[in-house]
Amino acid sequence: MPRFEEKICQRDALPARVAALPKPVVLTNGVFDILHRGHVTYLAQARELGASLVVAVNTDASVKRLGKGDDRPLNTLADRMAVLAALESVALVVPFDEDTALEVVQEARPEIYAKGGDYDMTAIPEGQAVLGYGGKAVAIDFEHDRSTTKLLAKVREFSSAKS
Ligand SMILES: Nc1ncnc2c1ncn2[C@@H]1O[C@H](COP(=O)(O)OP(=O)(O)OP(=O)(O)O)[C@@H](O)[C@H]1O
Ligand SMILES: O=P(O)(O)O[C@@H]1O[C@H]([C@H](O)CO)[C@@H](O)[C@H](O)[C@@H]1O
Repeated sequence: MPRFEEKICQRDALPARVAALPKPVVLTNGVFDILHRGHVTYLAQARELGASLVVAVNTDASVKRLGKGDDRPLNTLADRMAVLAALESVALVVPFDEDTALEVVQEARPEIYAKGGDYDMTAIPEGQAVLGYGGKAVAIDFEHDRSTTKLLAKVREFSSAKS
């Protein structure tokens, strides 16, 4: 197993693994299906808000419930977590099967919660929880107009033009 996979953490080990990280800890969550420049820029900026970045990743079943499409996720949870764990900006990766990352936030109690600028921090449960115990919730502006959905649309357009 490559060393970066040691950054992948079982859910029940999360509090202990977070306690061992340099502080302040930043936590974010998401699907991260096809990793793109928007994601890696956003993760690097999230890491810069503190000393360690924890990424909570939706399980395949919880992605299905988000309604992004019947064929999503394209990459399995194990693959999405391994790719994220290989990034320099990321200290720890943990899966979550709930509809939101609220419980992960409550278990990890990060000093900072970060999410892309497409979310209103005061409207989402994760942001509300961190603000509720005196932490910070930061929305990071989109720097690159990229998304997994747009990449997939391009691939589909290309393959239908070829057929
Ligand atoms: N271009 C981008 N710039 C900055 N942050 C982004 C960008 N795209 C996604 N993010 C952030 O990365 C996290 C994971 O995003 P997500 O997996 O939904 O990406 P996506 O590519 O937009 O996916 P999809 O097209 O499937 O919705 C979220 O917090 C989101 O706000
Ligand atoms: O990658 P996405 O679709 O941005 O990730 C979702 O974020 C939601 C957000 O935290 C608001 O609660 C979360 O609920 C959902 O499970 C995905 O992680």
